[in-house]
Amino acid sequence: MTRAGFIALIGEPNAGKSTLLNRMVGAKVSIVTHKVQTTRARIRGVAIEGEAQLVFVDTPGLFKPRRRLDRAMVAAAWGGASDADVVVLLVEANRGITEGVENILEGLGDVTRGRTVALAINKIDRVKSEALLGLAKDLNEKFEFAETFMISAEKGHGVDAMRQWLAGQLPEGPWLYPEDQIADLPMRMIAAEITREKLTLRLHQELPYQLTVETEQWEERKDGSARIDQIIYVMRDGHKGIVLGNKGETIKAVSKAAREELEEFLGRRIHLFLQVKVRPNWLEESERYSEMGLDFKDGNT
Ligand SMILES: Nc1nc2c(ncn2[C@@H]2O[C@H](COP(=O)(O)OP(=O)(O)OP(=O)(O)O)[C@@H](O)[C@H]2O)c(=O)[nH]1
Repeated sequence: MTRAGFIALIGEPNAGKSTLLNRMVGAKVSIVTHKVQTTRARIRGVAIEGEAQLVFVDTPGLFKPRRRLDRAMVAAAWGGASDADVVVLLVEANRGITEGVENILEGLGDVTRGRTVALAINKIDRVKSEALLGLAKDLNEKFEFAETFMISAEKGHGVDAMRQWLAGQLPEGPWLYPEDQIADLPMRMIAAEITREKLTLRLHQELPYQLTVETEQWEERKDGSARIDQIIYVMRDGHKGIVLGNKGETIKAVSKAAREELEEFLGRRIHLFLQVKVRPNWLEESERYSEMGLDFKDGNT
């Protein structure tokens, strides 16, 4: 029986989320650059464990928001946590229960209601084992974690056991990604995210709520350039007009801006082709996946 689901890694900045993710996922899908990982892509990687597919979603660092942008980032982080099937809170062994950790623990129950939440005490290579037990006890008194792991993401201690446990927590069901798509997933996803970002910048409030961008095709060309075909899916005919703009000027501007950024990011020439399509009959599931930046292809388009 296959299993698949989303796992959110949360924790204070510097807790070791990226390091753990790279350990969990391995080399196969960790080609996404750090910049993009932390600012854009919400899906950080896909790991396979036995018959389970683990999709890791990213959340920006959780901290006390001061500026408006910070608040938006924190809201996004909590959004990711509440969408996930399993949430893993990373706490630094050497720092213990900081004010930031307290803040996270306070909000944790509200956003993860009904979801499995595990605790991972990271950087255990930096402290003595006696201290660890005390910390684990204190944290478990503050929140009811389904499981507690003591790990060193950097050295790899405890990571395999944690991945196995996570796999067992995911719902039974088909994999979210076909195996052959996993390898180039990050690039396709980043490309889609870039276009989506340009649409957001251009349309502001006009941006249709339900809008997804999917990279349909990625063709490497002999001259070193690449052709990328993307489809912008909207829910209604009216939305299509908004995205196209008067005489197609919106889509043209978006396409130009996205292409330029892609060229800069990939360091080569890109031919970007955008198409707008109406896809009214989404399954509820597909909405969930597309919110998380996942392509959803099941023939229901
Ligand atoms: N000693 C030790 N250092 C670790 C361990 N895991 C991560 N680190 C270090 O901690 C620092 C932060 O790790 P990251 O993985 O970048 O942390 P992050 O949570 O992704 O940070 P943000 O992107 O700021 O949210 C890096 O210098 C890592 O090398 C560990 O198990 N032991």
